Amino acid sequence: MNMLAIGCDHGGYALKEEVKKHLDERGIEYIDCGCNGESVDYPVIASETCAHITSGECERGLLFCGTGIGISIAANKTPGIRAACCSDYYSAKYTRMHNDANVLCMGGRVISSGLACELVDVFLDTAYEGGRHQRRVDMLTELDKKKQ
Ligand SMILES: O=C(CO)[C@H](O)[C@H](O)COP(=O)(O)O
Repeated sequence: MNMLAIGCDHGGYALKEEVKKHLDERGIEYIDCGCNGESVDYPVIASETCAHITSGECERGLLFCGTGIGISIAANKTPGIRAACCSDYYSAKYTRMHNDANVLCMGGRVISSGLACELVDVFLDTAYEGGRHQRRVDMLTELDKKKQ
């Protein structure tokens, strides 16, 4: 895994810190785009974190807010970002295999740190399947272009 971009609002801060320890143990490098526990607005953090991915500096991203939902909605406003809010193992695996998701979003007020680390592992370690899914991912890219 190449560099990750990670970010959170105050609702996801504690979970992000737990996941950072797990990434450190796995030797995975990341750029932490904040916050540091202070109250912030998740669209700002999502946009700043996703910019590191669309620039090519980072391969994928992890985002955290209270539910994981607001920050995933915000992340998906950036063209080229396919962000998935997940709270179960199957979704975190299949959003890589079928959607080629490049950002995993999780809720610090929803899931435990143990489950979050399991989701991170399967998200980072699962390859995109391509094949029939590429046609659909290409359609997502076209939708991005229409918005620009
Ligand atoms: O989950 C979130 C967005 O989806 C936010 O973390 C949540 O809305 C923040 O709420 P508050 O300002 O009351 O802590």
